[in-house]
Amino acid sequence: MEKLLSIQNLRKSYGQHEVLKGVELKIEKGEILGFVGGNGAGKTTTLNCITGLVEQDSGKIMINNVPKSQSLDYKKQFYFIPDTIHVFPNIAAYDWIHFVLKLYEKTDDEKLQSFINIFDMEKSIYKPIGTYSYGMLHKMALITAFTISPPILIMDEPLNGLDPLAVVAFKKCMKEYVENGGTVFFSTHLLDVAEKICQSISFLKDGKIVLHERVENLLVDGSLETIFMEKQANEG
Ligand SMILES: Nc1ncnc2c1ncn2[C@@H]1O[C@H](COP(=O)(O)OP(=O)(O)OP(=O)(O)O)[C@@H](O)[C@H]1O
Repeated sequence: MEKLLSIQNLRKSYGQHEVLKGVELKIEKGEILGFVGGNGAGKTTTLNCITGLVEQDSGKIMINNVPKSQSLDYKKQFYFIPDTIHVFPNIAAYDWIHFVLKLYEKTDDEKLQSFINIFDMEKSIYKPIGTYSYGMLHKMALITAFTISPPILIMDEPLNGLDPLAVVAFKKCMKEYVENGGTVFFSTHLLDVAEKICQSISFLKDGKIVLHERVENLLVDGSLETIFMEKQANEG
């Protein structure tokens, strides 16, 4: 299988606190990979290193054969939805989305409108972002992401704050995106959801990946919840 994202020996410390101690990860093209681990394990730090919000101390990261050092080209390979979305509050969501689409050279109004409809945002898309709830901000980011349809979509706990209708829309859009050649990497604590929508799971503990396996192989030994509990308790 073709590797879409690869991470070699990723290390990151905050002061004396060594958070990432040599993370190794490969994501195949067309895969939905769930990133799990306890609170403070370093999932967000890993995603921030991949997406350039944080500079790693060492390690090599490539997306679609483009190294992170090739900044502009590299940034066009992914779209990142962080857990906390910071955008200028006075801009209308529609204008902000257009601005981002231009950066990615992906201005397709028809496609954009279809995702606005799918996420039920027709009435609020022209309102200032500062008036948005947490869930609405995430819907705006998902509309942007699926309209851009980059080689890989990276998300930090994307299901947080979504109402049940938005969760259904999210799953539908993600399925279509992957069927059309997209790849997804997202962190989550919702193991029952991960079990249903991910092809593979990576488990981060003590600064390293302690498990990377296809979901169908993991489920032979029980639910993801059981496996999570065992890994959290046993592995060093
Ligand atoms: N900017 C920072 N400065 C200092 N320490 C930080 C910083 N960001 C994160 N950390 C620490 O790094 C560790 C990993 O944090 P991170 O947010 O990456 O974990 P996580 O796996 O995403 O956690 P959660 O599941 O709770 O969201 C934690 O101990 C956290 O306190």
